[in-house]
Amino acid sequence: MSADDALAPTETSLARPIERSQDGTLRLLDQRALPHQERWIEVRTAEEAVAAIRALAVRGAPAIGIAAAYTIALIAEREGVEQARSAAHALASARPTAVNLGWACRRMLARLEACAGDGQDVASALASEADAIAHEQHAADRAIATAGAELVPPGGRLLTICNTGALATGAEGTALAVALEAHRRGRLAEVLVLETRPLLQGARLTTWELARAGVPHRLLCDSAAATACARGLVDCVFVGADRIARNGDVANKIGTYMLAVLARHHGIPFYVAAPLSTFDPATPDGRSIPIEERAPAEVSEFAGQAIAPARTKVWNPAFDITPAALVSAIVCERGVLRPPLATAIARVAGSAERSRRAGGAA
Ligand SMILES: CSC[C@@H](O)[C@@H](O)C(=O)COP(=O)(O)O
Repeated sequence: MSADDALAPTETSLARPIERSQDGTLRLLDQRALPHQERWIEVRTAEEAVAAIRALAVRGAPAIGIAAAYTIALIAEREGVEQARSAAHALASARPTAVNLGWACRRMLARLEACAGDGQDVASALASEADAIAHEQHAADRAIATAGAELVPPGGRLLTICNTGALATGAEGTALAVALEAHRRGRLAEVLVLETRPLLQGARLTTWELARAGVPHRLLCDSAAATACARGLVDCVFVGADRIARNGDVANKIGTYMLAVLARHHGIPFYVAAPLSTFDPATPDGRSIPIEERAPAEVSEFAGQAIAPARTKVWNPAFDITPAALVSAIVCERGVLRPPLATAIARVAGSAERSRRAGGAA
């Protein structure tokens, strides 16, 4: 068995949202069409990749970083070094909150500059770098699943929001990989899936992944979360992250903060599962994390139909900040980080910072 085989997901039920075709084109499973249609889109240019990331055809913090990395490699192969350099800059700012995107682009740029300076074959070096980022995500997801499953009490009911599965990382997932692993070990009773307004990543994607994996689950509207906690239906909350600041504040899908407050009120552990590429030691706290605000129509319309009077003003932040004080633990590939989170993060962030420095500045 090769090293790659050892890292590959063993479950054939796992979705593979990012593929490269023989001609080098990047293929993305269009997550906007799920669960009704498994439709693929082809990406040939940086503009197409930026548009796919912004439209959430590919989404989830690690997955958009990997899609960007493969796009940069593709552009280097097809259009040359200068175009790959400008693609990296354009892709880095396609969405602002998930730090994995900028991290992956900086890492690709650093490899590009190092190879260009040495007169090496930049295109093949960038293809290997993109593969390395994807393979590291497999290893991180496996480690997170293993460590996180231990936190699920036997017979546990796990509440989650958004989609943090294979679709969101290109590997096994983070919080959802914990649920899958707990199920494999026979210690999970069910997953309670929040629908995740307004784009329904929970209702459309997480249920789709859990059904494929044969994991028992029920779908709840977001506003049922408090009642689920009050009725004793939730033993632990597991969520993903788009960025974790130096002090342990966590940016994740809008609605996550609400769950952390609920969990604290009801004495339920609130866990965040994320790879080190989601840690941002350069950002001191949650107030410094840029929060993406998306189109009003995502809230004022449903499936293309207006649900609010014309000209209703809308506020549509895509993410929120959960203060570190509400987080019971963060599960990463280095294990379970317990409070005080700032201290625990400083301990593991050395390695995150080293790989970040290896990535240079975009
Ligand atoms: C492992 S994915 C972690 C996060 O990226 C996820 O929880 C999330 O908030 C995704 O938001 P999205 O807007 O769907 O990209």
